[in-house]
Amino acid sequence: MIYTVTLNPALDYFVSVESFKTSEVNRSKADHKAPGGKGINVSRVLKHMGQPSVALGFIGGFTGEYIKSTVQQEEIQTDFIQVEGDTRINVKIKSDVESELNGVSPNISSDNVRDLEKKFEKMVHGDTVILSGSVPNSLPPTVYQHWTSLLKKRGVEVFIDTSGQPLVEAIQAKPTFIKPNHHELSELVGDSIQTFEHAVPHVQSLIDSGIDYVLLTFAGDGALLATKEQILTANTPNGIVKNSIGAGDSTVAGFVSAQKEGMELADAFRFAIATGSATAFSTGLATRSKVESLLADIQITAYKQ
Ligand SMILES: Nc1ncnc2c1ncn2[C@@H]1O[C@H](COP(=O)(O)OP(=O)(O)OP(=O)(O)O)[C@@H](O)[C@H]1O
Ligand SMILES: O=P(O)(O)OC[C@@]1(O)O[C@H](CO)[C@@H](O)[C@@H]1O
Repeated sequence: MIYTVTLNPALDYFVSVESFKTSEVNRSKADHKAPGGKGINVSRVLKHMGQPSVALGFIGGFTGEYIKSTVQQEEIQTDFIQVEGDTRINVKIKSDVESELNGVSPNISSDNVRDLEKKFEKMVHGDTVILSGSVPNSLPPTVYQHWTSLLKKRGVEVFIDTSGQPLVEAIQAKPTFIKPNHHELSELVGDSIQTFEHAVPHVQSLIDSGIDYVLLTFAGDGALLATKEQILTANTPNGIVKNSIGAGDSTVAGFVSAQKEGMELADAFRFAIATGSATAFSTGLATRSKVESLLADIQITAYKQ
């Protein structure tokens, strides 16, 4: 089974504003809500790709209820832990540029953590766990590292999509897969990564440390996938970007989905990039037909040192 873990879900509130101005009353011309948080997005895109998953994580209050009921209506299995306090609301403003205001997590107690860890104890070889998004302030930044070690000992594949200190800590436990964007890699290695050439030595040392897959994305400027055996690069297809929120989560879902379908590495990489771009080119999250329409526009090439 595939499990997604969202420690810090969110009700995403999207507003479109003609020309957003600070220090003024701005009125939106359109808005909509969606259940969010990185792992939840991964579960939703997996569902669109035809892959079942179980969404785990912490939810609370009316916002938590909204997330749970919406995700369940989409026929995604959930096994959330109920916490005190309300799940945050993240505001996504689309104007001349995209701006985001992400809220803080409600408090997560040690009992809440124990309840989640009990669920990990039932996971077995062949399962995949995707640990995605920010870590609430009430938890240590080492949680992903701790759970990666614990899950790997159980034979579970661990995919991590996070940033900052939780990513620094998590890579010590050698997860199966990480998906930094070039800004996150730059922060991780203390260097400003702008090109594939510049990224390769850093990506190579992550692979040498024992991570199986590093998928590095550069938004609309391509991506690079490294394993112990090979380094591949991809272009991103051209299109009109309608919403880049959740594009990275879609890339992760695309890769996992392709692997579960048994695709070869290059095809799985192409599928992952198509899924990320399908979300970027849509108002909601990627659909399977949109992904398939983009596959032919993505060329995968072996990287030459
Ligand atoms: N301008 C774009 N054109 C085409 N595809 C895009 C564009 N921006 C993002 N994507 C798609 O989304 C994927 C992830 O983008 P990005 O590198 O911005 O990751 P991210 O920062 O994790 O994403 P997110 O915006 O969800 O946080 C890219 O690999 C690509 O497939
Ligand atoms: O604050 P975090 O956990 O880093 O990111 C949360 C978030 O911005 O990520 C998703 C898009 O990737 C959104 O659904 C959600 O609001």
